[in-house]
Amino acid sequence: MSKPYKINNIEIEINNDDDIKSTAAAATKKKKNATTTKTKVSTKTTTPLTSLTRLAWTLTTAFILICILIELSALSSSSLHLTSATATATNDDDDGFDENDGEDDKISSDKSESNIATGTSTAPTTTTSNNPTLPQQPSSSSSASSTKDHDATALTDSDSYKSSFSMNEILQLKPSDLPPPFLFNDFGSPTSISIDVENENENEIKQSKEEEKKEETTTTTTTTGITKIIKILPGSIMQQNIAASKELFESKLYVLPDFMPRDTVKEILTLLRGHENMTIANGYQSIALNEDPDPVDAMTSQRIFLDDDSNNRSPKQSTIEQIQLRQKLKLLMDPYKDIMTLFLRKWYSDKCGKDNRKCTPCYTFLRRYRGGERRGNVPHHDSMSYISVVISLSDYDTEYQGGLYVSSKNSERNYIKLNRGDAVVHQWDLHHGVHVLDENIHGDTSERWSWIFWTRDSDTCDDHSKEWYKDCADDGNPSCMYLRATNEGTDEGRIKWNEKASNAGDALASVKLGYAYLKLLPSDIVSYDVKKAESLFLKAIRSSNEPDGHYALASLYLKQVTHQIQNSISMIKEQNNGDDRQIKMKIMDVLKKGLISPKLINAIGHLEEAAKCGHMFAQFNLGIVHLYGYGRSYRSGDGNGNGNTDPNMAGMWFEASGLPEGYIVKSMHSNSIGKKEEAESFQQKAYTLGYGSPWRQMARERAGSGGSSGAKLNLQWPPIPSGQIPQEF
Ligand SMILES: O=C(O)CCC(=O)C(=O)O
Ligand SMILES: [Fe+2]
Repeated sequence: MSKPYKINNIEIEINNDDDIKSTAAAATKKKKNATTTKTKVSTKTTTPLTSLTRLAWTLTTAFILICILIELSALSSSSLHLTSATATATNDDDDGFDENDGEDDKISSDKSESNIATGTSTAPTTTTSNNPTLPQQPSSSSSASSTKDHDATALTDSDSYKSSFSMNEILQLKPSDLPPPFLFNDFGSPTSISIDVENENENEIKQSKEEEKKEETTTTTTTTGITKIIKILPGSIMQQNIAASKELFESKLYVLPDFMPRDTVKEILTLLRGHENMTIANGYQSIALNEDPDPVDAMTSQRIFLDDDSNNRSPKQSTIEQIQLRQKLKLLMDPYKDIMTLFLRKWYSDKCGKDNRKCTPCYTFLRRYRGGERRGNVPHHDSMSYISVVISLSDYDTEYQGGLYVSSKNSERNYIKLNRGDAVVHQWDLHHGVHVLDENIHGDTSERWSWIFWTRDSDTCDDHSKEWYKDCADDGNPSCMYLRATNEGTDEGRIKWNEKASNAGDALASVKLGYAYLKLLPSDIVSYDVKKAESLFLKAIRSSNEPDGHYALASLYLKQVTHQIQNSISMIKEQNNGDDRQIKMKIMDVLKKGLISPKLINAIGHLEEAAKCGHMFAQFNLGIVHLYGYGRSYRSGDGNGNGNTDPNMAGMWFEASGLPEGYIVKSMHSNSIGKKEEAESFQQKAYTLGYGSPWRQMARERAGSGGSSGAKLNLQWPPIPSGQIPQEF
């Protein structure tokens, strides 16, 4: 229920009791600080009627009332270092089966590796925007040759990989400007292989054979058993590299069209959501998905493991109904898991077809993506899965748009058009991620289900991953070097391999090293060095337009602007000894200039570049930019600084971020403009994704932006002329 709430004489409306508590706590804390203040610059708290809506929105979201510039000298440079040190201490990723996935403590138990190594291993960039690809997407992305060309051109094209910005270049970008998904279409000639299905599977396969006959016969019976013909569309994509590199590495992927019959998919979907038809199911799901935080992005994981109960971390999973439901699913799905296993062992026979090192699915699970809820999976390597399989249970266009993409680097995405029953098979070296657009082609909420296998090159699921990256790292493959760093047991080893990867052109390795130099990732062997960090972030941008590089640079510049402002204020106070009026005027002047200082403008430019690539933290912070008026010349307007903000644009970016924090602020916006129903819906989305849960904030600190675990959502924005600073989430 909506309740009015008063903080520091400002009445705001908040929908949720928890919010009230946390807001009140924040206000009390800030108030405490304020009482110790010697010099105060008062903030207007009166509300001119003409801009009531805007102010309500601003205040509801900006309710941090550092209305008063407090004891600014206390916020000295040492506090900046302290922040870094604290961040370092909390940056403690899990390491897991997936490079970006830390749920499996059994598999990788060494949490002490969670510094620069696991930070690195935790996977490149973040997903999520309405339309996430870059404007400069290559025209024919994914073939080895076309991507090669693209890289070479882009590296010499300073306009497309920008590293500095002027005032007239920023603030125009809207989520709707981001281009639609670019489809991967560079497949080689189709081929097929036949699989002799073992007798033990015969009955189940026979059953599926009957279903397939209705569509297209891909199964034939022989005297010895059943032969299944598997159609294969081979594809490949360049790996991240430096243009100057002599040797170029590529990753392969194979699409198996119609691997699973549509009728079987229908039955599975009916079990999963009550009806195979998405519109009729209307978002309902009959299976309880895991509600634990996904270690990659610290949002509710929304998946369900089919094989091993210990991986299902939602208490609801233990109900009899849920267990029975999973058994029914397994009955339908296991035959296809078996066929896939036979296929993998034959197709990759040279790699994992022999002895006790046969390809074995060790984890299989379902993921659900839905517009307005979990929409994706940040770009990553499945660094702990020798071969991965994704089987789509949803149709492209009619049920979802976007979905699984492959990429050479985090700033580009090539989506694979997958329909119900289509499978994709790839090895750990393929860089990929998922982003489902909010709407399908009919303009309804998108929904995509996928069935994923993570396999190992071991009959008994032993972890041999250390072997996978070793030789190719020695051979100079940047992705292998980057992944190898995650397997190193010492700080020296991790730094060494990240440095090698960075030098060989792996942009994320550069960003990780940059964070290490800022002491935002723990490392004993690199010392605090801002210049070095900045040059590493720039290197990542120049080589790959790395979104996490842009974000890291924005974050560094904002810290520097804030620090500069704090220093100026300290000086003003010293030089105007006790003359409150003078002090107030001069401080106001400093804050106005701060809004448009070149570094701040640059920071916004970098946030926009990162946002174009789907960087969720950057998109959220663009919401902050438009809500508080950063990057715009201060116009006194109604006396409150209103008039140089754009709350609607802010709302769009908060929503586009797809973050629970973005949804909660969007909900406040909707509330403030009287759209109660919309407000409730966004609030619900925020909670579904983990907002207000006991784990979200801490898990987010560990996960960072997904791409980089040194990244923080709360950037150090300087105070605006009214004295406010954005609320921290
Ligand atoms: O859902 C998908 O299509 C892929 C998910 C994925 O990449 C993963 O879970 O590692
Ligand atoms: Fe993956």
